[in-house]
Amino acid sequence: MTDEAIKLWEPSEDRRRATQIAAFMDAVNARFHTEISDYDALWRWSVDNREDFWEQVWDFGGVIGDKGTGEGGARRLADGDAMPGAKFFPDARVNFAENLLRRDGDGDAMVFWGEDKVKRRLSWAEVRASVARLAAALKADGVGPGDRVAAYMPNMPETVVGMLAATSLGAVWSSCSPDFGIQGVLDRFGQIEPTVLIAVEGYYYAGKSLDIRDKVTAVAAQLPTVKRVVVVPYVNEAPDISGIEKATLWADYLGGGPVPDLEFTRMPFNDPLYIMFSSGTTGVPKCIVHGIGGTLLQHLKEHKLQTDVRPGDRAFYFTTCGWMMWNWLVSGLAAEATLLLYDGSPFHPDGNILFDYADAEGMTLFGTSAKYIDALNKGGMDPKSTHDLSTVRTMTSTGSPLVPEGFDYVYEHIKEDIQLASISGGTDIVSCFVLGNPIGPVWRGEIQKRGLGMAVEVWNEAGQAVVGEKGELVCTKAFPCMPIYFWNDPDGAKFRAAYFETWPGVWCHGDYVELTPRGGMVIYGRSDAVLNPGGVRIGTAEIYRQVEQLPEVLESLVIGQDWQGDVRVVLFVRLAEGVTLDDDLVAKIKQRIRTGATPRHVPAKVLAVGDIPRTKSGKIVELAVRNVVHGRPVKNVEALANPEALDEYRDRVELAG
Ligand SMILES: CC(=O)CC(=O)O
Repeated sequence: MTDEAIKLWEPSEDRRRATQIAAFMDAVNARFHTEISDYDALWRWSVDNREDFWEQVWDFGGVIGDKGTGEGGARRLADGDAMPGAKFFPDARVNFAENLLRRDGDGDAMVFWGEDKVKRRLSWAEVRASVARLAAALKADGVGPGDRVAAYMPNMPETVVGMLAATSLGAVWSSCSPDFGIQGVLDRFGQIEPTVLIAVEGYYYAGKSLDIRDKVTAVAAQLPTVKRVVVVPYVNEAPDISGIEKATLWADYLGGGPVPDLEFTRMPFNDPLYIMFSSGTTGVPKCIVHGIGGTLLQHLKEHKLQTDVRPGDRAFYFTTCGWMMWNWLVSGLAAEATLLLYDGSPFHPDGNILFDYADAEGMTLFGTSAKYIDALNKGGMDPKSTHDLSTVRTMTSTGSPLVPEGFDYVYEHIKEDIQLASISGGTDIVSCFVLGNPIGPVWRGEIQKRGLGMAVEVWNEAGQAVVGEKGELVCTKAFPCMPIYFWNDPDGAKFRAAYFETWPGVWCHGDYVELTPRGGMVIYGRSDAVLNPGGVRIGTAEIYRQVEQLPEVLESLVIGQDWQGDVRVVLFVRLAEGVTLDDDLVAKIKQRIRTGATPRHVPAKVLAVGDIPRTKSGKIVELAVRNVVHGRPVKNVEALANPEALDEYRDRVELAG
């Protein structure tokens, strides 16, 4: 970091004392006779004493289950030095849904807003009853431990109920959002062979209703393992589903009469829970399988200790169920929080809806993306003056690095007294490597801390740990939420190739980052997108950070183009309405980059585009653009939200000379 460290926020002493991480620290000190009094000491203890730490998370998180009784007590970690290969709690048995459904009664378990069209709430008792009914129906259809239940669903209560019902039986859950095309769904679910498919008939986006019955029909017809398609009416109360093979409406499937007993099949801790998919722009998506106990422990830790989600809190994340933040959010039930679900455009109808939701429902955690914060900033929104937001204690941001100016915006225009936690990890670990610390300061432009129990370091090319220098984000010790394996990868070759090829026995995440002297992290972009002009490594976010501060530029994407035996930096910009890319603007962009970064960062070419291609979870796809520019094929365009945007990058005359 070239900037001087600026402290933007710090919790008051009262707030610090009231956090769950403070209570956890007290519990550790009492049990292990330690004298830990700050985050860094707790982190050090957690990575040096992984067995004690993760067992303490189990106990503090009130995990319902059986730790198992190996020789000499419950085994907490077997083959702890093997990565991959280590197994946490190898004899334990747990049920995921049992841990999420620990509450009952009239209080809200979930609130749902489908843009401005639908508002609903479900109590804990209602959710338990629906889960019991659906689980009984799934069981009657033969669904049992290890079987896959797949969902082609919006982020709505029935999706959560579906996951809870499936996992109550020990089945494995996988989901895609309804904006996926037929091929995108088949590329994913075709590999994992689900027994039951749950789907909506339509959904809302940006004020429009979209009918997806044709897509569901085509998907169902091409998934031969699917015995039943359960259709959830969303846009229409009673949709005609006669065209969909093996289809039953949700209410008919759940049935009436007395609610069956809710039963939970306890499964081995390291059995599969979720199958997630890599974004897949480099081939058919990889099917990343996450374990039951590892996901549960990690999410309990991240919610309770790193995000301070408390019983009775009201937790929100802007996500679809095609992104891992959906799985992360839903685990908030285990922390006894109410889930505030939202589906649709975050800007419909007037840009305020998420803040309206926060005020109407007493939101305590406002989870969003850096892109959303940037868009609010560019749009001149000032929620601080239009909304109360007094209940919101924490805001989290992910998806791409949050730039320092994004931090400023949150404190100046959203709320002053808020823990702003930029967080990062991803689908590979269904959680975070680096994230929030509720008892410490927020420094401008920095992710607060490395996650507890995560032996994260930054390594230079020689494999040495460095601080204050850019390098690769690695994790040097096994952790419970590593994937248990990849689907259809019997010898583990794909799994090892994905994370352990650079340094055997060390997880290399593929993020180009810097650990600061304060123990914070700055992310400069994906390692495989690093630009290398003249052999100098430049993270793409270093350029975005500069250029996207200009009011003329809404968004940008940068790549390295192979050129005359070297690499030249090519910057694509999406401009604000009415702005054209003339020589003056190009000069202004270059000047901003030169002064804000270095002359080496200045692009050789700056080109205007109408759109920036992105995945369905909103990540810009630098590698796909790099392939298009070099005339190479782009694999699996189905993973993109706007594949047509790639056309503009093909055969650009400006890049031929
Ligand atoms: C936590 C994350 O890292 C989420 C993401 O960006 O995919």
